[in-house]
Amino acid sequence: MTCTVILTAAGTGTRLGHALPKALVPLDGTPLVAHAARRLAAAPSVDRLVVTAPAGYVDDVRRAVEAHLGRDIPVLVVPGGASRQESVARGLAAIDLEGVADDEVVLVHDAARSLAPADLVERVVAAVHAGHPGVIPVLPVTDTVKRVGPDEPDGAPVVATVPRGDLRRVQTPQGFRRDVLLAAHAAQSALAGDEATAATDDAALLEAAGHEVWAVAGDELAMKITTRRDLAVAAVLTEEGA
Ligand SMILES: Nc1ccn([C@@H]2O[C@H](COP(=O)(O)OP(=O)(O)OP(=O)(O)O)[C@@H](O)[C@H]2O)c(=O)n1
Ligand SMILES: C[C@](O)(CO)[C@H](O)COP(=O)(O)O
Repeated sequence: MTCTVILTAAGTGTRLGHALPKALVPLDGTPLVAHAARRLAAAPSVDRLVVTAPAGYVDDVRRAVEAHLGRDIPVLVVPGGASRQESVARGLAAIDLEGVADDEVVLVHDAARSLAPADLVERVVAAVHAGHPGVIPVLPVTDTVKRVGPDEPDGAPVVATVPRGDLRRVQTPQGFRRDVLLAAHAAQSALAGDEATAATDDAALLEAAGHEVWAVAGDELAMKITTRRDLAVAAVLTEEGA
């Protein structure tokens, strides 16, 4: 059964504040997108990659990924969209459907989660194969969580404490039946043109369409590299062998 990964790498990385788009920022001498792609290719279930790149960087991203892949699988690089949701939709549209059944697995993974390990990928794929149309990796919330009112100059009023027992932090790769993911994206495409209205993950689109989404154990190594501090943490993790 084919497993295609849409690797989202078209973001600018504003919060990281590097001169290069985030996907091309080096970590231990290797671009972040190449770290992510190499770990995906190390998962035996993964058959091919569709990577979304920032406009103007398609060739750079292709070269970076191909130089570090470690296993000979097809790689297609396409320009991303205005939001992560739109980038995923473009990746989905680019999947070569020859010989691909509707119930084949599509994973969606952030290049920004550059150190997500192969065994996490396999856990998500296995849950889709077990019959779940949408699967997400999650971790528990360890801080106390509160809802606050509108920001004021010197802070914000606390409105409520949110029970955290059933809250989870959501990671990628997220796994889906291809037909279900395609229909969920099509149903919400009107929101994709602006990051402010777009879904923040793909599972939310399935939820909106009434599908059950299944949560499996995540992995701290799949942390999202958003800020310079995250990049420094990732550098320590790679030094430690991640
Ligand atoms: N239009 C977009 C926006 C984001 N992404 C990808 O979605 C993932 C999660 O996005 P995030 O970590 O927020 O990256 P950026 O959007 O680049 O970060 P920032 O918001 O700081 O600019 C990243 O791998 C990013 O490349 C994408 O493919 N297309
Ligand atoms: C998809 C995601 O990584 C799940 O936690 C996250 O929602 C991406 O958010 P971002 O604001 O696009 O970084």
